[in-house]
Amino acid sequence: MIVAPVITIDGPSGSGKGTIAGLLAKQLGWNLLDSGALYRLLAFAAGNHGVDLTNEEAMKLLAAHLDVQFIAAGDGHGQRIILEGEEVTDLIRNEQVGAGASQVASLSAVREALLQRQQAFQEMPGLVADGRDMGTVVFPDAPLKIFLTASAEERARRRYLQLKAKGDDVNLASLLDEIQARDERDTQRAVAPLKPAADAIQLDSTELSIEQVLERILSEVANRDLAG
Ligand SMILES: Nc1ncnc2c1ncn2[C@@H]1O[C@H](COP(=O)(O)OP(=O)(O)O)[C@@H](O)[C@H]1O
Ligand SMILES: Nc1ccn([C@H]2C[C@H](O)[C@@H](COP(=O)(O)OP(=O)(O)O)O2)c(=O)n1
Repeated sequence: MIVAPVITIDGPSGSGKGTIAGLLAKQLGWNLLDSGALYRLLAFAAGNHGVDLTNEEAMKLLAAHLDVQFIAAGDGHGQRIILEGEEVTDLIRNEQVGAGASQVASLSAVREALLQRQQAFQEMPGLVADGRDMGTVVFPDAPLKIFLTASAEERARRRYLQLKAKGDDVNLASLLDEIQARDERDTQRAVAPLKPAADAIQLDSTELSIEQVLERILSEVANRDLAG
């Protein structure tokens, strides 16, 4: 059986994972898994259903039955996300939902319930998967693993510009605090913490443009002859 190749992109909030994963998947014509969106959706759904984020049993059930569809956007950029029939693409992209996602992501029963759902995205001709544990837990055999970082200040600055462009009322200092709190929780948790896989290529994007990061990764794809 031919196994579809996977490129994993892990790293902290604002390092550029989602942007790079989307561009890479588009360029290669591969499938895309935004694993963080699953944790965000779960936190959002918990809010809708009045479920306490710390209630592991209830969150596990919600994770197992999460009714979500990812639909490739018509312009080839990104994807639309539908939760229980309602479009939530933009609604899940704020720091409040991000913090809730980070909280539910520390529950091992939740991670277990989402594991197979994530692995099912590995289909031909290939998959680009971004998150925190793509290279360490979900796709440990991936032939190319990237660990993307940037300084916390640069990541907060990027998030600030991104949210401001969306029209959100944001504050740079509190975004930096929130990003650092999320880094702390994601790296310190007992289960599947954010850390580079032993065989990951570490890429610091603080001083790099999106195009430069993409170029570096594409050269690794070519080195490994992954794109066929
Ligand atoms: N290398 C880069 N240089 C400058 N801005 C970047 C870079 N990578 C991503 N960005 C911008 O930073 C913001 C956050 O990127 P995103 O892909 O959402 O990060 P993540 O998925 O890691 O949280 C986006 O607005 C994106 O356009
Ligand atoms: N594979 C993953 C993806 C996300 N998470 C958790 C931890 C993160 O703080 C939240 C939100 O992830 P997401 O990638 O959407 O967040 P950022 O875009 O990096 O800000 O979910 C995780 O534990 N494992």
